[in-house]
Amino acid sequence: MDMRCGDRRQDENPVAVREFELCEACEIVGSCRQGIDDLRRQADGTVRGEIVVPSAVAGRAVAHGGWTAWVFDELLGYTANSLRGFSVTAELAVKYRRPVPLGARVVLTASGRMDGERRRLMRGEMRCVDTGGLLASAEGVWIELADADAHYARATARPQKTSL
Ligand SMILES: CCCCCCCC(=O)SCCNC(=O)CCNC(=O)[C@H](O)C(C)(C)COP(=O)(O)OP(=O)(O)OC[C@H]1O[C@@H](n2cnc3c(N)ncnc32)[C@H](O)[C@@H]1OP(=O)(O)O
Repeated sequence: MDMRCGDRRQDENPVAVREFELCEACEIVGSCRQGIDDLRRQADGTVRGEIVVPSAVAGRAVAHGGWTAWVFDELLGYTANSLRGFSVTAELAVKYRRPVPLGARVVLTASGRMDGERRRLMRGEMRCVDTGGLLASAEGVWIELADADAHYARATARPQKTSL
């Protein structure tokens, strides 16, 4: 299969992702800072969105792997938090199948399920919009915070004698 993505540069005016709660910094600007747009839940329960790969994320001619991981962290995080209360990333594993072309529009899909009281098992894919070819996939674990206020208060407190 030809794995090239169409070179569709459509990065202007991304659609705000309002169907899902965004991370704090993205909520301030009103849309996903990575550029994930048109994120919607499908009839089968999966979540689908799209993103144009910004030229600024070039590693060497194609997208940097860290950018791809960040996109999955956002995508799976939005999806995990749509299942129930607020959760954070505990594990994220990315498989890089093909180089992700700069300027290409790619399709993102995500799904997940509860596993016990606080754990959500999440998975996602990034595919070419034109060919449907798989560029990358990810699996991760999100953990619901027992007390989000206490979690962030601890994390942002001035370091004293750490127990780590
Ligand atoms: C909508 C907005 C989306 C975006 C929001 C932003 C999200 C983020 O960027 S999060 C930032 C990156 N992530 C972090 O900073 C998390 C750092 N890690 C932590 O704070 C902790 O390790 C945390 C909260 C994940 C778990 O700590 P804690 O609550 O003490 O867990 P603990 O009580 O030991 O375990 C709770 C449950 O989770 C499970 N668990 C904990 N860690 C893991 C893991 N890595 N993998 C699998 N399961 C785990 C435990 O087994 C336990 O399960 P069970 O209840 O079935 O026994």
